[in-house]
Amino acid sequence: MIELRELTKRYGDRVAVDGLSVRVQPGVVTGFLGPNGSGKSTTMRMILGLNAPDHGEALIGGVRYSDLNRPLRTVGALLDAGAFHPGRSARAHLAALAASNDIPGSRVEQVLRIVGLSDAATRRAGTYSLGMRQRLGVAVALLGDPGVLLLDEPVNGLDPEGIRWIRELLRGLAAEGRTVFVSSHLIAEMALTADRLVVIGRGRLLAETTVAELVAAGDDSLEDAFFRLTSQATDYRGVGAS
Ligand SMILES: Nc1ncnc2c1ncn2[C@@H]1O[C@H](COP(=O)(O)OP(=O)(O)OP(=O)(O)O)[C@@H](O)[C@H]1O
Repeated sequence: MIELRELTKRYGDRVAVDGLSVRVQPGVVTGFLGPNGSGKSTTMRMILGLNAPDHGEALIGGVRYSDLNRPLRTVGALLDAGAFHPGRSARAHLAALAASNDIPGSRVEQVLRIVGLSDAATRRAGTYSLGMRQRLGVAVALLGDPGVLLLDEPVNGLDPEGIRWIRELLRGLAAEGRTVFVSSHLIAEMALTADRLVVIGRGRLLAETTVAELVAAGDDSLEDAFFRLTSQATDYRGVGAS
């Protein structure tokens, strides 16, 4: 489980994340929705100890990321699909990570198979398409067989096959009892992928509910529900969008 307690982050006089308290449960896919700049990435970075909160805390299984013994074995993350050494092969990249995290080398071949990169494993990551880089990022997240997965916009730039692949993978990982927390701009995609939703606007919690309950609240679609919830929480919406 991921637990956020009054999580708060300021950049100068702008509050990026504002007293966010949420529990993300295991066994289901939880979608993390919010307009651009609402604080999703900042929240994920704080969960992963990459940004320090100004107030509150983020706990993974009751423990802060910085206090985890073997972080890759507890939580896997996909934040930036481009972040690989372009001259290294996928296999070399995964093998180096496994070695430095006490993960058996045999796990490298397993995750390559799971993400469908076995045949391309010796190619330099710099030659990979966006979809292949995304798959390599997922392989890194799965390397330690973690019980908690955090993915920031995993379907960005993917083709329909890649989107379906991510959707089925995430649902399968949740069905195994893992905690899966995934941010996205694609509301229709979240309707297909997520069981629960956390919606934020200007860093604040707007809704924490199931997809079914949110749509049942009198809206025609999840998209309508999203616009209703976030209508007061963006700085930039034009007249045609709500
Ligand atoms: N390093 C930083 N320095 C200053 N301001 C920042 C920094 N990182 C984020 N912000 C600001 O914090 C707010 C939240 O940004 P964040 O990237 O977390 O939102 P987001 O919901 O992930 O947005 P998007 O959907 O566009 O990716 C924004 O106003 C952003 O400009």
